[in-house]
Amino acid sequence: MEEDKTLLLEKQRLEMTLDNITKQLGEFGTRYTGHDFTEQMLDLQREERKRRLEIAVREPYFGRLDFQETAVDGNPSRNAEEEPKQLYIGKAGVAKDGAGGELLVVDWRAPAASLFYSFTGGEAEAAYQSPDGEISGYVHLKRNLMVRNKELIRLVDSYVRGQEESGVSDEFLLYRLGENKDNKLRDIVSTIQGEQDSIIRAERNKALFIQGVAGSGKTTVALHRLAFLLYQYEGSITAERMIIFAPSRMFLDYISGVLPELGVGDISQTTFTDWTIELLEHELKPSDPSETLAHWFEEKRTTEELEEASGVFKGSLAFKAILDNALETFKSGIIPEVSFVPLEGWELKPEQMQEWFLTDYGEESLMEKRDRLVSRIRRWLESELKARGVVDKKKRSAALAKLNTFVKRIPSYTAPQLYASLFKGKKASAEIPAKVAKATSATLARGEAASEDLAALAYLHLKLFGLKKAFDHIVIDEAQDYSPLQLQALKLCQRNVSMTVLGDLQQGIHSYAGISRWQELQELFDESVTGFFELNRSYRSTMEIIEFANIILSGMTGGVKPAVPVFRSGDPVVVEQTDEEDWLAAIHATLVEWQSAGGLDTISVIGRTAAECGTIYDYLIEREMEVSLVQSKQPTYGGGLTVVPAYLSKGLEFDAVLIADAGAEKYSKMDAKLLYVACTRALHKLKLLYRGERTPLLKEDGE
Ligand SMILES: Nc1ncnc2c1ncn2[C@@H]1O[C@H](COP(=O)(O)OP(=O)(O)OP(=O)(O)O)[C@@H](O)[C@H]1O
Repeated sequence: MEEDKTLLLEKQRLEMTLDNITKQLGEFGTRYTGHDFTEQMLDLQREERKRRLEIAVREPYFGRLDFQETAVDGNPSRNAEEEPKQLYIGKAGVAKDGAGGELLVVDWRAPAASLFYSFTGGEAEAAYQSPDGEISGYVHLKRNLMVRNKELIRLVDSYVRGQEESGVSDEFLLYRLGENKDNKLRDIVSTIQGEQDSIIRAERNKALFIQGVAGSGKTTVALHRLAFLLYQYEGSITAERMIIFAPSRMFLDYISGVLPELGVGDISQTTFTDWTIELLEHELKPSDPSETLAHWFEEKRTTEELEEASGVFKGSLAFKAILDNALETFKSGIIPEVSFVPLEGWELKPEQMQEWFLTDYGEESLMEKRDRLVSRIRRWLESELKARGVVDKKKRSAALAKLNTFVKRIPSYTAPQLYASLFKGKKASAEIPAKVAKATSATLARGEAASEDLAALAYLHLKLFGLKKAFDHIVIDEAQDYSPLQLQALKLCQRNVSMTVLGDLQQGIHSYAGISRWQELQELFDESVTGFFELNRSYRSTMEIIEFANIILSGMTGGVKPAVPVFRSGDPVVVEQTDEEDWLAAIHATLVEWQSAGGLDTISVIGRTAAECGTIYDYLIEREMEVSLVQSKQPTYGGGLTVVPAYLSKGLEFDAVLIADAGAEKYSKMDAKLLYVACTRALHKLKLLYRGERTPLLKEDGE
């Protein structure tokens, strides 16, 4: 009875809220198209409000928190005697009368809403930070409300003050995690967990490093953090000055739904490759990434090869020192050692040029200073010609010809030109191994930049030409694949440090280019501006899958803790041997079985190499299955049934995963991270087939 009444009251509250929002939406007139600036600004504000209402009308709120305020900054609150306030929390805040006043819905990013996420139950006072100081009080109710198509379809009280089991239960979270996934990552505003919330709301001027196990919500949390920063620092931080770096265009497509769902637009989302190539104004084109991937993943590589990879060297601080040296040599060689003598008896001394160069142009970049110096010399000549009354055309052109010759002695570089000079010719650096120098020169000569050269090129470009647009905030996803030099280049893009850098060392499959310890990146920043968070709970997969995947990494060192599952149980993981000749048929049979059982929207067959995936794909196509093959340059991810090489599956997730061949031939002990990545893509179902002997990674004792 009591339950029915609660439901009825909540339904009425929802109806009232929806009516009010619909009424407000109906009051918008046509847009202003005139030239009055104030009117234009007001029109933009109205549009923004309309956008928020349009988000709210779809699903006005997802939670309710009844909070009784007792104190502000330790002093008794004026409202202490009042009844608890009912805060309805949604994706977009809505005021009842449209402009200020009573809030119908509190924005999830508002200070008060933080309690909805951080409250862990219990009768004691709880508190949150607000612009007025710390607000403390009692939580009376925490309620999850699921609204779909304007109907209230589910209501779960996770905390009721005074009731027996007053710990906050995970029922609603489990319900959400049990849902299937499509081809896009989704927002998690209704179920953000406490440890995720503290990252989302962490202060702005920090380089935050987040080590999070597979499925711990790193990508999702980073996107929510951007939405939070825009809300919290409205006016001083803008979406146009935020940027997200992700590993591939396909991954960007996969995450592209989250920010619009959160009502955030205009944030650049790019890959480090695309960004650098644009920075270099397309002077070079990127090498085909599939060549690098094929080199490292299609054939077996040894540990020595990995350790000696030129990418590690080119991303190191030792390499940065070589670049800095080249920049210094360029800088100190800008002023010619001789005087400029345009005509007999006229002289512009190097000391004068040096003084102009060093003192006149403080903040400018090296190349700007160089160009200004050239202009200054030109102006000097013009004024000398005028002062000395030179009208004779011949004399004039002789002086100008001398100027042109002299200017050629003042070096000028683009980043690729300066970079190329390190590997070949008179200025080549002796510290670069001959093999690396030869290969790099050959790539650059083709007009290409290999992925391992991009960081250096970006760094040199920023040092030579400075920054055109500084970023208020930078997000770097899959940062374990970044080199110190890459991060150093991005650091040059900010006036004040504000970065969210996330990744998982256990998924560092590109160790020929990335890092093995977070300190390698952290030490680029002053300790006072760095923060480090760990996310150890995994939300993606069932307990069975996580426990299984943890075995794969059990032999690994590195100090990263194993993933802790949320208590969500599913089917056991299946490991099955198959004969060579039945292998493709076994893959096909599993897929047919899964598809006919239903309930799985996204299924992936994960292969070890692109070649293996091609074979599987052809076989499935011949059997008229609707399937797509994921390849390295693919711009989009379509969902459904896919065949994907393990190294391209990173970041994605599927309702069910079939590892095509987990044989010892395919995954040696060196491939633990790769197999771990592949297995942790699965949400609900995981099966591994293998031919011959099974990989040693799947045995607890590693034998
Ligand atoms: N608090 C949460 N509530 C509901 N779902 C969540 C929560 N946190 C994470 N998830 C879900 O878990 C899955 C994994 O999230 P995400 O891809 O952001 O994790 P990740 O740490 O970046 O993973 P990986 O490193 O394996 O790529 C997603 O489906 C996401 O929606």
